[in-house]
Amino acid sequence: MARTQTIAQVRGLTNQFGSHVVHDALDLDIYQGEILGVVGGSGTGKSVLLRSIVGLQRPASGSIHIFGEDLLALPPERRSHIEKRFGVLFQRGALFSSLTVIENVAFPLIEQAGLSRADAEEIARVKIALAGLPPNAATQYPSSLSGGMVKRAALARALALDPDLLFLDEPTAGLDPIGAGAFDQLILTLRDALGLTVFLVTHDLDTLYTICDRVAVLSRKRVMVADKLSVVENYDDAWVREYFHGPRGRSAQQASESSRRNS
Ligand SMILES: Nc1ncnc2c1ncn2[C@@H]1O[C@H](COP(=O)(O)OP(=O)(O)OP(=O)(O)O)[C@@H](O)[C@H]1O
Repeated sequence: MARTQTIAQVRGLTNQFGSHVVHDALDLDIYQGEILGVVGGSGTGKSVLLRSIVGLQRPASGSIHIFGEDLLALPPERRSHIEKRFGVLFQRGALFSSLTVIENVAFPLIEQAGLSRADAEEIARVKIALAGLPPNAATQYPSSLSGGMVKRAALARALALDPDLLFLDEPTAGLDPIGAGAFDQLILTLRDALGLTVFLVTHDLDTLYTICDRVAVLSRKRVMVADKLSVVENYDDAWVREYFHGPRGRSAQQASESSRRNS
């Protein structure tokens, strides 16, 4: 995979809530076509970073360039034009509970793209299939779906507007290992088929080992290292050692090596 083209460039990003500084002059690049895993201890600001990039959290300072545009300097209508190229899957799915799956997926197509309900629902059916849901899931409400199906429905909605850049906040959290593995494979397949770039916040070591091209570690209010997993797992830092070389890290690594051998 060519890694040279940078699709997003975050520079000097500072986020704070009152006196609590979450990010202090953080830098990060996202490369075209990659799956970038973002990890770090709890509270290191992974979700806040995602929210800043997608425009839900206004940083105190810094710049965010995406597709060559300086997002924080753009007038709102230009910015929302760029944001239409983002798909976002939030941590808990964030579907509207009073709408069926197809209504949820059609929602951005009607509200943001201005499509008629009939056209929006036709496209929504394609996205529902892309996300690996059976057609009969379309008319169900989120409350009647399993955790894995809710994630897939939320993914279908994130794909509604044909995004170039997909943001996923802990997509496999709460899924059993088989469901999580299947979801990881779905992300990989979609990235390859649709040419997406993926920014993925996760705690899931299996996800890092099976689908991420690079891993960024947040620590001490910055991106401490962002590189291939083989480089990051050997980075000299106490959290990195504990995370990657503790029992869970070792078993994820072994599982990934054995699946590579068997494939
Ligand atoms: N809207 C907010 N108001 C005040 N503080 C906030 C807000 N959003 C996040 N924070 C704080 O910012 C810090 C970073 O939060 P964030 O959710 O980004 O962490 P995280 O790395 O994603 O954590 P986790 O892995 O536990 O999900 C936390 O201390 C959190 O309490």
